[in-house]
Amino acid sequence: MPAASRFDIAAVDVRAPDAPMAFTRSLHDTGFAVLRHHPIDPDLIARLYQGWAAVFAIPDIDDYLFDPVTQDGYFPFRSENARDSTVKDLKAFFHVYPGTRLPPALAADTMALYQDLLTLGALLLGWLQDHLPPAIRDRLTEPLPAMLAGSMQSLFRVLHYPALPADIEPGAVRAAAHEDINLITLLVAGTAPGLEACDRTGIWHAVPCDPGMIVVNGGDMLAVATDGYLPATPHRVVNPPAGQDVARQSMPMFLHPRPEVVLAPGLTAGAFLDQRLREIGLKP
Ligand SMILES: O=C(O)CCC(=O)C(=O)O
Ligand SMILES: [Fe+2]
Repeated sequence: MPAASRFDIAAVDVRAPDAPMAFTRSLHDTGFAVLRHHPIDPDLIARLYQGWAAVFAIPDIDDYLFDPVTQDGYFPFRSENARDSTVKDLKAFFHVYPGTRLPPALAADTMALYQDLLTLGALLLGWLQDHLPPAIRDRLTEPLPAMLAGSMQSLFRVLHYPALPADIEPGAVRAAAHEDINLITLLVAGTAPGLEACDRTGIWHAVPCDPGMIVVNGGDMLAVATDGYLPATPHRVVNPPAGQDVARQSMPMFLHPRPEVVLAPGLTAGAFLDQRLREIGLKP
């Protein structure tokens, strides 16, 4: 098969000796990898999915309406569009940063998962750092894990895709095709299928979504910093097929550098982020 049409998202056993190499190769080849045997407590994930489903179902969630300056809190259904889309996505979400006001019953577990994903993410950035070709590594203004150290910008997003409403606009989907903005994203596997990634020839592939797994993908900041060696692959969440229309939950953690980190000559992470937030309709 020609190399251009191969798209094998590796399932990486985090405990295997070759995990760092296999992870880096998969991120280079596809922009994605899927982690098995990761260290995050499955009971913590199950409790959070259950607890957040209940929160999204009550009108009181409006008390947590997002703050346009700090960008944290609850973003109601149809708040965000993909960069090239005028139609809003069919999703609601809650943005969590350190210090975000949270529903009290969920605060401790949510921040525990935030921290666990941050720790795992720093390990994964270290794997990438160690396995980059030297010419790419030499371009970095600081090592990838150091870009994250002390950053308060990493964003934990609790996503809730309700069962589809009857009145959806033509072309509206759960999440339109987009690339993530950040370094890497750790996505706690969704509660239902739907996530797809696009290969370099434009063909979409379902991303394996076993409930025990964590999906990792590279974002635009990583692509810029590595001159495209670690690409930001477009992905989307498609609507459920007729007859299987259930709500879907997922929990991505977007790992962001400190704002002053220089991604490429003349381009800081802070300036890059501001520009992208305007494009997706989250910042005026
Ligand atoms: O819900 C998912 O599985 C993916 C969500 C996503 O790509 C995002 O929020 O950036
Ligand atoms: Fe995404």
